[in-house]
Amino acid sequence: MPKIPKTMRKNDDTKAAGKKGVTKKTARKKAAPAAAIVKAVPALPTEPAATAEILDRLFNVVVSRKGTDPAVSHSARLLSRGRRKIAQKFGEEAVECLIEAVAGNTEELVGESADVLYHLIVMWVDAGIHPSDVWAELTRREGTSGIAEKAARPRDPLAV
Ligand SMILES: N=c1c2ncn([C@@H]3O[C@H](COP(=O)(O)OP(=O)(O)OP(=O)(O)O)[C@@H](O)[C@H]3O)c2ncn1[C@@H]1O[C@H](COP(=O)(O)O)[C@@H](O)[C@H]1O
Repeated sequence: MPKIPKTMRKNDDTKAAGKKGVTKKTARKKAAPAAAIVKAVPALPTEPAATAEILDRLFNVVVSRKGTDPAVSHSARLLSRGRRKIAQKFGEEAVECLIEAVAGNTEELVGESADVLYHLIVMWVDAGIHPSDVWAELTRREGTSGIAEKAARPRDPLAV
């Protein structure tokens, strides 16, 4: 068990002893055990947080796989097979995703969504698109309802 510094022990005793009817002796008994004090220190994160920032990290990984050994990297293999194959794989994953959505399979939908995002990123890498281009477009659209956007579109004069 790690040693608790003397000053820390003293402070705990003093705080508890400050309460009415608590002697220094009972306060020492009531003071938090050393293990509890140690546990109260928040642990340093060992893994990155599961947030949308993974998309930027994944993009960088896929970029770094470009031109590497297709036998070792799935991204390298996909990129070496060309745009049509990449687009086809993205389409397949999107269809699998919508099948799970329609079937109401929530857990499977999560997995298929991750497949879609991975294959979309491979498609961006192949097409020379940076995620920040897409984030900028989403930010530009932020706050504008699709209903309002559609209504503001110029009308086709030939439409009946
Ligand atoms: N997120 C993914 C990810 N999602 C799905 N996949 C792979 O995508 C493949 C899809 O399987 P399919 O059988 O549908 O595809 P396929 O083998 O091309 O099949 P064919 O159409 O050719 O028959 C599987 O091998 C999955 O493991 C992924 N492969 C990699 N990543 C990420 O990409 C990073 C880099 O991976 P590598 O490029 O392999 O080093 C990894 O660390 C991961 O973070």
